Amino acid sequence: MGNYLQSRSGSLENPSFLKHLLPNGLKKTPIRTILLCGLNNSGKTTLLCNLSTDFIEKVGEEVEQVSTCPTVGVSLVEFGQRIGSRVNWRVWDMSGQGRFRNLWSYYSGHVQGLVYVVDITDSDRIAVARDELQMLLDQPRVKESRMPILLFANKADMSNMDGEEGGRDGQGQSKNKSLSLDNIRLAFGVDSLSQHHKIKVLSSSGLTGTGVGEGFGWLSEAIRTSEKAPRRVATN
Ligand SMILES: Nc1nc2c(ncn2[C@@H]2O[C@H](COP(=O)(O)OP(=O)(O)OP(=O)(O)O)[C@@H](O)[C@H]2O)c(=O)[nH]1
Ligand SMILES: [Mg+2]
Repeated sequence: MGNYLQSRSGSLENPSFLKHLLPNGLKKTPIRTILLCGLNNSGKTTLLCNLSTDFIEKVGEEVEQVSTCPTVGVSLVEFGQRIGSRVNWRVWDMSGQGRFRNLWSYYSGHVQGLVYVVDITDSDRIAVARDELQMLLDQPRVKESRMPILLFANKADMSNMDGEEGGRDGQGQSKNKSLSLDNIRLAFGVDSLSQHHKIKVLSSSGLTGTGVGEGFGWLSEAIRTSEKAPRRVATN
């Protein structure tokens, strides 16, 4: 019997195979608490509304369009999602309006990861978007924990990469001003940020679902691995 167990598990002291025998209900589902930030109208709430397993499996297909209102202050959204392994998400969906942005820093002290949404058609405000992110990254807790960052280059469905002209989003912005992924990487200094944070830049669309599942899958794993890594001791 011992030999049988050892050959299956490698070691009786570490019977890792047992977890496969436990009913699902006995496994603890990890909770990921994250902050969802970005300028107003970047598409944060739309991304969140569409973030369900069903939706993600339908990437690329025609999906029902959600309509959102500008977020006032902050809204907490919780949902369970299956991305490889089951994860429960607890998301602070922040308002991107100027008068509420000071809330971002406060909430950043209570989360494990950051999703920052940038509207690729909003090139006029790209410097503002970068400065606001930088302010967040200067927060002690964000710095000390080297918080993982998922940066969505959002509204990819409006990209002019395919050379199409025209097309307007809910706010009437035209397609032909959209920024490429390389533009976004440069504007945010992603190479430099990656020295301190795990950071991923992904094209996304809250309307078609592009990139959303992949992004949250990456973030879940990045949080898991950064929590396993040895912590820096705060020195204040
Ligand atoms: N084309 C296109 N439009 C989008 C996309 N995501 C959001 N929108 C539109 O952009 C507008 C703003 O979307 P919201 O999700 O409310 O933006 P938000 O970032 O939550 O805004 P605040 O709550 O004010 O910070 C709406 O008209 C959406 O329909 C997208 O991926 N593609
Ligand atoms: Mg919103």
